[in-house]
Amino acid sequence: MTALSVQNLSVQTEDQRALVSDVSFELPAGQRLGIIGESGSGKSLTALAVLGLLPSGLRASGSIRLGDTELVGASARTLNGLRGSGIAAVFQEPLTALDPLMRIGKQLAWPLSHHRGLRGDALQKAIIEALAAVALPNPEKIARSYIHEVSGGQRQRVAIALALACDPDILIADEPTTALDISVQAEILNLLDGAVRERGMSLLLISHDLAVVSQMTEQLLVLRGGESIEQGSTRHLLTAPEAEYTRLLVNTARSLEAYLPEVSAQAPGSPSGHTTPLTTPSENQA
Ligand SMILES: Nc1ncnc2c1ncn2[C@@H]1O[C@H](COP(=O)(O)OP(=O)(O)OP(=O)(O)O)[C@@H](O)[C@H]1O
Repeated sequence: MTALSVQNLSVQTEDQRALVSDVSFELPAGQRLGIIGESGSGKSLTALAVLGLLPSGLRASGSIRLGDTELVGASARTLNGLRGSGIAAVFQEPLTALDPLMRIGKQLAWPLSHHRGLRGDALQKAIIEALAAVALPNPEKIARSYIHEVSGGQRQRVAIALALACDPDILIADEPTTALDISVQAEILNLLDGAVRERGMSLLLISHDLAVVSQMTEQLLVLRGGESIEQGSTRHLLTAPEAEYTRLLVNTARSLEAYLPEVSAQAPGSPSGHTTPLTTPSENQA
């Protein structure tokens, strides 16, 4: 079953400039699709179009179907109903989704009460469970905190808890680890990986980092200049890319991976370089 079907999606400015052109992809239920491409290639606009959150002045055309519902041209009411339980998102900068003036527990209370009808003690319990589910230490204390009182990695965990609060069918993660320290990146990817697997969600993961998408996704879509360059299984694109641009991305990522140990070897006593190897989920499990 297809969870999300995007056909001939284009995003244009008011003066008809195409920022995304004729992009199509399908995300089967329970599967993971990565969107990769250089800065400005249209990754975020594609995600925002799917979420119905394009900035004012930009217009989507084509078709975006979430199950049986067409999202292009859908009413604000339809889109609001789908956001949260149908589709939820985590962005690069957790503060995008979080309110600096509201305690973390209160921010979680809204989706939990609105979508799941929880009140009173059941709501309090669900808030603590939602924070514990993203491995936040001392969730009771975190619930009472404001967002500036927790670390960057913890903020992203809170943003993930917020996105997961309504058990969405599809999670869109747009550069979820790009703003984080390298040591925290792997923890957040592990958290997303576990959450997607345990809940049977579909994942649309957007990143400029081929190592990140390749270890998290089964299918890849390569964008450049707002156009689809190539798509297929992650394994196939890593081992036998057909488009010259995909080959360039893969070769660059592989040469960086090969270069890091050399740098470490040349600088004895320096901490060993951390790198995410270019593997696919099935290779990780092997
Ligand atoms: N509100 C806007 N108005 C006009 N152009 C925009 C707007 N938002 C984005 N763009 C342009 O659309 C193109 C695609 O942007 P998008 O943010 O989707 O790229 P991206 O692949 O996500 O890049 P990055 O990795 O840097 O976030 C870019 O050229 C960008 O400058």
